[in-house]
Amino acid sequence: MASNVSELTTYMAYLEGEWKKSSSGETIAIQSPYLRKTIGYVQAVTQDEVDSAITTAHKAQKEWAKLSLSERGAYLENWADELVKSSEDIATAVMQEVGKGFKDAQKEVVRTADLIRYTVQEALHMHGESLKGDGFPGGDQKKIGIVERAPLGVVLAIAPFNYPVNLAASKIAPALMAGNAVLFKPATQGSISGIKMIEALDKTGLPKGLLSLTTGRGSVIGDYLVEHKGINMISFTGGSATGRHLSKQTAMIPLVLELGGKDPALVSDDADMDVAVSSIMNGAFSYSGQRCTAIKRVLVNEKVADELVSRLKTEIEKLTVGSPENNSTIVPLIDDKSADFVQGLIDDALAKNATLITGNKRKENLIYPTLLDHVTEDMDIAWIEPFGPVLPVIRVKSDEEAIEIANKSEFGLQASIFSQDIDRALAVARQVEAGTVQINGRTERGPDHFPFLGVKASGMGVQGIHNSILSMSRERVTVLNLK
Ligand SMILES: NC(=O)C1=CN([C@@H]2O[C@H](COP(=O)(O)OP(=O)(O)OC[C@H]3O[C@@H](n4cnc5c(N)ncnc54)[C@H](OP(=O)(O)O)[C@@H]3O)[C@@H](O)[C@H]2O)C=CC1
Ligand SMILES: O=C(O)[C@H](O)COP(=O)(O)O
Repeated sequence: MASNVSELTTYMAYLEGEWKKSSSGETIAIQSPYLRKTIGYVQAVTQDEVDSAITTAHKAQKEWAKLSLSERGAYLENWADELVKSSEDIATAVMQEVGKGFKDAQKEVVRTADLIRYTVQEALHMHGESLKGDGFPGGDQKKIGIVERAPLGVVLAIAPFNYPVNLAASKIAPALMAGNAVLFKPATQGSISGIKMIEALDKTGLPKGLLSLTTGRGSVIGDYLVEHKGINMISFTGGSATGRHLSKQTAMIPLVLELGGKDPALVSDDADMDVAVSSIMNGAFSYSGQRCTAIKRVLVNEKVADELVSRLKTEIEKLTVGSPENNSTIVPLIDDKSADFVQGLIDDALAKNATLITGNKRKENLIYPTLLDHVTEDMDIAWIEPFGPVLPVIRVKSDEEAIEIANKSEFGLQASIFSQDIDRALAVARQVEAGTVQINGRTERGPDHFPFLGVKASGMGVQGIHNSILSMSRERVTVLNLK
């Protein structure tokens, strides 16, 4: 299989350990968001192919689970090495396919190799426990409970477009280390990157059939995958609407959902402005705001609002705008529909009298970084996740008001609090409804061994390396009843 996305390639699906054309005879054209042309084709896999991949995965899983942890780990260590060896090629695919700056795409690949290696080490060092029967009233010393972790079977890993390598591997690696087989459904826009990542895994000689990669539009094969009786656990990262849909489709299947966010930055009147400005800039605008953990609203105390807005304006106007090939911070959004959506939010805010500080300029799907001040609660941008480079500023009178508006959101992924008074910051942090609160730093998922979770519409269950291994395995309890 050719591996240079600059040649127009039809990529194969990875089914039961073989690179195959789908029997559907159909392919999906992948458009580059900034080259604005087709860069390759991927297979539209059929339901029969899904059935067959899942049947084979169950057989392969039984053998895989018999391997020792270090034997499983050796495959994954090799995978990490292969990813690093191919990092330039994979990063080029990520750049061309999802429009991420080349350097950031390379960082994503290297971060993924680190994540895989850490996952191996974590799995090697996770221990079960033994329980004494006489620890409970009336219990007997001769009863000993042994608690081990057992795999679940076949894990369905569904990834979004924005971190097509890292957010896929953060599901695949723990699933494999826990002794499971995997069915991997990449985001359609992200499939070429996903395929290249699996090419690297295939090079390790992974047992055939243990992992299959089923490309195809979520709207076409998504429900079939999710409702399949052969799937034993689903790990999904993507939008809240899709996640909500999935949670309705599944029943009695363990499900981890990492969904959208509307992460607020709460800037108090005693904030270190240098820290607040640099964290908000980086948090809100890197990769054009196409991060679930991007800062998506600022709730600033009115005493320092003028200074913050003026400093943000200065920094925004310095941002590089253009092509991911030049490592611009602001790059074209994933597609025209997304850019129309972001523009709609800007237009709505301006129609309702938000103050445009800078931005509101557009070339096709390239939206220039936009700062809106005096945003009020009747504006859609106050509540809706744009997934683009637009930052609304809401002025507040007190910490209490900031907390109240922060918590009115349906989302609860992360939040940032900026204050030089650690007692005050901690008091606010404990009242904000979010999976993680960052004090004096930007909202972000990494480092990848930290627990990562969203509350409310931002998710269900916990990721992060340790927690992903836990969610992809179950307790197996064996009780010894000695004579
Ligand atoms: N909390 C977190 O950890 C993260 C959350 N996100 C969120 O993801 C969103 C952006 O990613 P995006 O890719 O657009 O999200 P989507 O929800 O559109 O897609 C995510 C994945 O779900 C698939 N899918 C679509 N419909 C179905 C279905 N019915 N059944 C099963 N799978 C389906 C998609 O396939 P296809 O591409 O073929 O449609 C894709 O693989 C943002 O809201 C962002 O906040 C992103 C990263 C991290
Ligand atoms: O979309 C996402 O955004 C990622 O999970 C964010 O990862 P990061 O915060 O580490 O960039």
